[in-house]
Amino acid sequence: MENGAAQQACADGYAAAQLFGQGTTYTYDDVIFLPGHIDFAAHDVDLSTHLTKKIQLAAPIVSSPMDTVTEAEMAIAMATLGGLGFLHNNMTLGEQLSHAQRVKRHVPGFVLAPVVLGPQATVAEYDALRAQGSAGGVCVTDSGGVGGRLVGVVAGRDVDFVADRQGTLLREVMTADVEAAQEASAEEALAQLQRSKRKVLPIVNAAGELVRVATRETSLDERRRPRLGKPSTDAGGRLLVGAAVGTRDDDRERVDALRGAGALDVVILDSSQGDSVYQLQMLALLKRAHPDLEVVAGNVVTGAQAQRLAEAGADALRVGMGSGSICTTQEVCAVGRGQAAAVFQVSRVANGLGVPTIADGGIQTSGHVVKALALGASTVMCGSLFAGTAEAPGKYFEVDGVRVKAYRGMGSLEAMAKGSETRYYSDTQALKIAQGVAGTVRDKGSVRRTVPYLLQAVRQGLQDLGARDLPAARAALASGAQRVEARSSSAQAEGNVHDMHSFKKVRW
Ligand SMILES: NC(=O)C1=CN([C@@H]2O[C@H](COP(=O)(O)OP(=O)(O)OC[C@H]3O[C@@H](n4cnc5c(N)ncnc54)[C@H](O)[C@@H]3O)[C@@H](O)[C@H]2O)C=CC1
Ligand SMILES: O=c1[nH]c(=O)c2[nH+]cn([C@@H]3O[C@H](COP(=O)(O)O)[C@@H](O)[C@H]3O)c2[nH]1
Ligand SMILES: [K+]
Repeated sequence: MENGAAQQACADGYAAAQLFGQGTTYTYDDVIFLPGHIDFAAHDVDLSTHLTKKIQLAAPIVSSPMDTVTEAEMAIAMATLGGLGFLHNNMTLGEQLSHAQRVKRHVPGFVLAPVVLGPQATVAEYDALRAQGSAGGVCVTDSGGVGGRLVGVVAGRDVDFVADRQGTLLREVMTADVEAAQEASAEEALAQLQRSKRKVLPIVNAAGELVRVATRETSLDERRRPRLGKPSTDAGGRLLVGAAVGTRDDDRERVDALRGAGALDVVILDSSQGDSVYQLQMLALLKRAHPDLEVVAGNVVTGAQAQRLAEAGADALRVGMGSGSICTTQEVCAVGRGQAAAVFQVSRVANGLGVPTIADGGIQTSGHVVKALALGASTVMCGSLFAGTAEAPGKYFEVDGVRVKAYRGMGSLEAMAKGSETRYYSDTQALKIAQGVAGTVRDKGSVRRTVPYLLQAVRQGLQDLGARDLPAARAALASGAQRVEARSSSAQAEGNVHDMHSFKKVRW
């Protein structure tokens, strides 16, 4: 028998279209993929993808526009890792703009938010910074901030023996003869720090003004970081940044302002139900006003919703209704879909129209990422996976001895109270209905550590499927060559750890 015919005779399992066409809605955990043939190494799997029609990413992962997930620091980390962060919009336009500009100004390998003081600051002020853990070597500029003329650097040894901490000014103790570099790259900065054996290297422009700061710590950190592929950057080499907006009149002004400042590459029309006249109108207006801006519409979970928004010009579709860890939409509104079914059905239609999809919500493991991508999504969007990381907004605190950060739905009463109530609380609507919960998640460390491991696990999953890259996975799905099955509840139990007296799940 020929190879193809032999394969056909042995084929079992179902094509995805068969499985998802039977009247049951399926979540990621409800389905399992049958393995394919491997003729390449896991590290050869190429995860590069399209976020939107025009934007390509090296890593198929983005952070959710939620006020406990994505502000500047997360967006910087995600873009540096080859993904992208979407700034939330539960803040004023001025705040959102300032976060977007911070992302655009950041150069990977340098200090995220350098601590800078003025020459008139006291040693006591320096001490206060050191107590917060943020000082080592502090740059001193005439303005007391980045952009001012560099006049000195203060380190521990300059102030260790100062008795009058309140009365001594930094200009009296700082090292004024500073070794600085002019517009150095991250590699050049590291080399210079190595040569000089110093801890801090200020980077200045031709006028001697402080532009950014390299430290031994951040430079080494950058070098130790596993290489994932290239950071996500625009034509000018600046990190890519996205932002969420609503569909009200003032949201158009938000987009105009962000775009006008050159601080917006892609915008998400943020809604639980994107198949509305509001989104169609907003899409049309934005496409007319900013033809080069990539616009993500959604959320959607059906082929019909996808078709309407794709035909209206959406550059990508965000998929998911009620699947998020903090979502109560399905419970409150009785509308939504199992996330595996939603990703498959929306991607089938959207991909056919040349529109990439973003699988949003419900991602708990690397296996869920593999499933989302193998079901046709081009990227995954994560909230809970990234909440509780060092880069997420908010401070850590302790609950029953566990270090946690807050994580909440954007439709929770708490988040609405902060400012998003206009979306739920239109003029005629007097009652607020929560569609999400507020709570905490454990400290998860840095996304800079989590994401590389997560993506390596995804590469291994795609290798098991026999898919060298995402287009190959999508082609196998569309042709029916990729076989899939539903898991009974005992199959799910069997697929998890069982019959152990005790164990610790260490993922990486
Ligand atoms: N993915 C999901 O399953 C869910 C996500 N969420 C998140 O919660 C947040 C809020 O979501 P939504 O409540 O769906 O926000 P939304 O802004 O789309 O809708 C809020 C209310 O305002 C109405 N509305 C929107 N634009 C309007 C306009 N121009 N004129 C008049 N009325 C208008 C909508 O029809 C709706 O009743 C988002 O961050 C969303 O991502 C909330 C629930 C579910
Ligand atoms: O029903 C909801 N009520 C909410 O208050 C809410 N807030 C966010 N989201 C959606 O959940 C996604 C994040 O989900 P995960 O934590 O599972 O990654 C996000 O990306 C959103 O799509 C909400 N859904
Ligand atoms: K849920």
